[in-house]
Amino acid sequence: MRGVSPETRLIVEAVSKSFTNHLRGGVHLPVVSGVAFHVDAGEVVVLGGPSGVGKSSILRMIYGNYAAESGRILLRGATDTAFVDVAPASPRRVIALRRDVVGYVSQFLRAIPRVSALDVVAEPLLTRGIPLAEARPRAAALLTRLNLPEALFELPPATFSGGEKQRVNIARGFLTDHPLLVLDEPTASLDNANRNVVCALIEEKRQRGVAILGIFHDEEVRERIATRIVDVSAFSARKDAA
Ligand SMILES: Nc1ncnc2c1ncn2[C@@H]1O[C@H](COP(=O)(O)OP(=O)(O)OP(=O)(O)O)[C@@H](O)[C@H]1O
Repeated sequence: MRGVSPETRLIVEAVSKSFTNHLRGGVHLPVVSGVAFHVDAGEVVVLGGPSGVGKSSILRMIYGNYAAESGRILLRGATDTAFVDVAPASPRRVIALRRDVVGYVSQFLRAIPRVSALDVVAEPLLTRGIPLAEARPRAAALLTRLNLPEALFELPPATFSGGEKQRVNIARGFLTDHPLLVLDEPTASLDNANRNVVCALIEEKRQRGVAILGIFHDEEVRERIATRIVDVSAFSARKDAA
């Protein structure tokens, strides 16, 4: 392992991933191999490279949604001395890491039937023991900052527009104080004004020492927020497979 700084929150080492489609006669699809990079506190590292190269798959492995085939994915909270490897972690360990270390804003909101937008956003605070009377106003303040009309707060997001759902998703991911935040195209379905709000929220997190890793297709956003770009093409397994 390279010389590790106390600021390092994520180390990805020699990670590879391929998919096997069992419904299509076991077709084997290599995606990435030898992925290696790190993210420190106060950095915004952006994954670059063409569509389909494996950017989202890398984020999903870090969040424990996809299993890594080989290599190590080491996470560490701000006050931890030891890293935890997500790759072989048990589901219980992964749940603890998601609560304490790594937050994730996915491309799409997973709407929960009958739960209001405000409660969807407040829920991660409740699971951290913050009382409802404090969690709901904090959720409302962030939704207001993201320009979600107050009339929508008490409605379930299932029928919201794409951009409205995405803002609920962003508020949910940004309300907590995870030391590492993983963002999968959070600005994709937003208008200019809301894109600016999200860039400001990212910058505030970075200044508070959060380590941020994300995918941003919008070049303007990328230039504004990235402190470093990691080109995933360098780890593409496709050229090896050809
Ligand atoms: N669950 C899955 N099952 C099978 N193949 C998958 C799965 N997830 C991703 N893939 C494949 O892995 C490759 C990489 O996908 P991924 O979504 O990681 O790319 P990406 O770089 O994020 O693309 P984009 O920029 O278009 O979002 C693609 O060829 C995709 O079809």
